[in-house]
Amino acid sequence: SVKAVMICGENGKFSAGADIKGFSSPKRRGIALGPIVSLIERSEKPVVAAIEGVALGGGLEVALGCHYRIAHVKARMGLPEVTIGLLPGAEGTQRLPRLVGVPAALDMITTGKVLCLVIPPAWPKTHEFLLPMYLPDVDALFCNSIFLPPGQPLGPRRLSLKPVPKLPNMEAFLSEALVKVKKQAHGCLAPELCFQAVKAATEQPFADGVRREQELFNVLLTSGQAQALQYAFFAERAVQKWTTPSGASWKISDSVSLLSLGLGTMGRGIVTSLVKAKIPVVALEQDLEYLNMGRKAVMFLLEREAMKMEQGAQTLDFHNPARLQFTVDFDVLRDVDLVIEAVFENMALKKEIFHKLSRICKPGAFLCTNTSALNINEIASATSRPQQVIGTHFFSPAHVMKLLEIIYGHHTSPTTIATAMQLAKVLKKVGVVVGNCFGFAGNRMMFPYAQQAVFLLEEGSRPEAVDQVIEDFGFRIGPFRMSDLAGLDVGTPARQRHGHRYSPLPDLLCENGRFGQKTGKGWYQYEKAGGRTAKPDPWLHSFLSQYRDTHRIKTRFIDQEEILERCLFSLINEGFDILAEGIASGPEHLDVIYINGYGWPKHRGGPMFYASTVGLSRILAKLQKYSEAHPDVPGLQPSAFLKKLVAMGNPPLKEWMSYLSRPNNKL
Ligand SMILES: CCC/C=C/C(=O)SCCNC(=O)CCNC(=O)[C@H](O)C(C)(C)COP(=O)([O-])OP(=O)([O-])OC[C@H]1O[C@@H](n2cnc3c(N)ncnc32)[C@H](O)[C@@H]1OP(=O)([O-])[O-]
Repeated sequence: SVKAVMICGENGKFSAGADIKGFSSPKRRGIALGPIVSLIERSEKPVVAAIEGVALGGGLEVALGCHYRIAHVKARMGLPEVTIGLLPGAEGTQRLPRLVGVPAALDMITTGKVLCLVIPPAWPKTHEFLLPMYLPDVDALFCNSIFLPPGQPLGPRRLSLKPVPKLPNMEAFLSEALVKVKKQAHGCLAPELCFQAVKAATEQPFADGVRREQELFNVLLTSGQAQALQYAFFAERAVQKWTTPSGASWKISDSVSLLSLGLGTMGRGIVTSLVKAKIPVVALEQDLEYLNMGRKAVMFLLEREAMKMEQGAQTLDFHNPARLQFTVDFDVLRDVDLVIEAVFENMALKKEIFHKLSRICKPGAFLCTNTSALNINEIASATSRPQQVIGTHFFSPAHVMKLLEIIYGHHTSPTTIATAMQLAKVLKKVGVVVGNCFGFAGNRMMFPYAQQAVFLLEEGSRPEAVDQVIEDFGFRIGPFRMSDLAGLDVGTPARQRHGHRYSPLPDLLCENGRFGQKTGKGWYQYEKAGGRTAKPDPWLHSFLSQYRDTHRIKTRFIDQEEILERCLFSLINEGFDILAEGIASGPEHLDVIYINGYGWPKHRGGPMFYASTVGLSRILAKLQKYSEAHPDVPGLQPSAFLKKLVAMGNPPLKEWMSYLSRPNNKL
């Protein structure tokens, strides 16, 4: 007597898809969702998916098996399996192209993007609650009446029976799409295998396509990359669950006003990200000329951001002085709730500013400093409220990069830390709390890596060889291309001497006017000053040979394995010291920092996860070998904590912290 079946979710959500934890649990591998979706589709009674909130992954695949889909106007849909190293393995790669066509399906499946409904303006706004599902770029096939016409045959409603819509130039389209997918994958397997599965839908009948989808799914499931990406998914959520023992928190709401001090590169990006997050902001500069320059740059960035958004300009409302104000008047400091200082990296200047802030700001105001290495305690000592001082290390460009490293000082209160974490959340960034030390967690690990890269040049390698190895590993950009991009004159403290091996190479390049892209020459040559295309430079090669001759350094061939290991293992080694000192609360924290702030390839799970996959004993053995060859390089001497873990039998990553004998941080 049942006329139709409706599948819906609960609590305003349809489904977030399969339980991601299940993929790594051997017990659950036997469950296959695809046949269940097929069963739904074969039903003789009409089945309707009623979608509210999210319909993701396996959830959306269930909806694709239904005969009708209706959705709430605010529903969000996507197949994000690719982001966790998989493909939509419940027949989604075969059904979606049949529904929305190959270009839209490929885009959704290979990027994992989550789409909001786009309601065609012509649609009557009679029923704001449930509307037929309609996605951008999708033809009218999606727009079915929400009323099921009685006696309508279900055959045409079964997606598996429909042909994949033809394209006049399918072959050319697919080869172009493959090039694009490969270019964006940076060594990650899943996007290409997602592509192959959709391609199968264009070439084979449904059942064969499903078999191909399964084969490809199994390759991914056992690839190791899926495990790394799923680890990263949970690590990102775990590090943001920072709570104080007292449960302290301070919510950033619309009524709170923020002030950004300093409108250099970082300040401009910070103001832009605050405006994007719809937080009222005052931008303060010390000098009218700098203020005007900064204002122009911020407006330019905001215009560009607005263009990327639908109805962006109105939504951001950045011409409204109640939302964004520029001033040189320090008196505005009296009313703000939180200040983010972003002046030059100069301790004396920062202390002077913090002294001033402490005098003028209201007693409850929080004072954040944007610094990449300076001592938070020393900055806080210039104020009468060190408990409200905290480091907020933004990454450049600050309105784009997702990481916010949050550094507590000796006196920073839990409420101040909770506030900075809340700020990260509001800015849609990933906040990671770390302790105070030179370079904090991220840059401190970067120093030995950058140092090894230069030492490798001294010993016989070339910038292009080192960059190639690192980029093949999955980094978007190798250390020398990165150095040219940032500018060689932007201080990397790795060059400081402490009685240990030091390479003057970067300084010598600066003395030769080679500051990187901005001067058209650095570790590479560029087409012009400000050019972006790096070309190997014969000048640099002969300069390196002369340098080696002068210092009587014997040149040798350095293979890819040594390049990779010396750069990455020294970075990882520093990570173990950071954990042992309680600067970071766990290996996941370092991994999340590296994935979101330093371009570490996510499909390798972050440096500490990668170390666990390589095996700690192997890392230790290699570090021992390299430190014997280079006894004057402290970064290669194995960390005591790493040695301890190896001695304890190489425990799994989640147990590492339990091997530290003292509490790992003051929180
Ligand atoms: C053959 C099979 C084919 C099917 C394949 C698939 O479906 S693959 C799957 C394809 N689906 C996806 O890839 C979707 C992945 N999920 C998301 O994109 C987002 O979580 C969200 C948009 C659903 C909610 O965002 P939000 O900012 O509102 O909240 P939030 O992100 O903080 O999460 C809240 C809590 O839920 C947890 N959790 C969430 N989803 C899953 C899951 N699938 N599994 C397990 N757990 C999950 C999350 O860990 C957190 O737990 P905690 O830390 O509280 O213990």
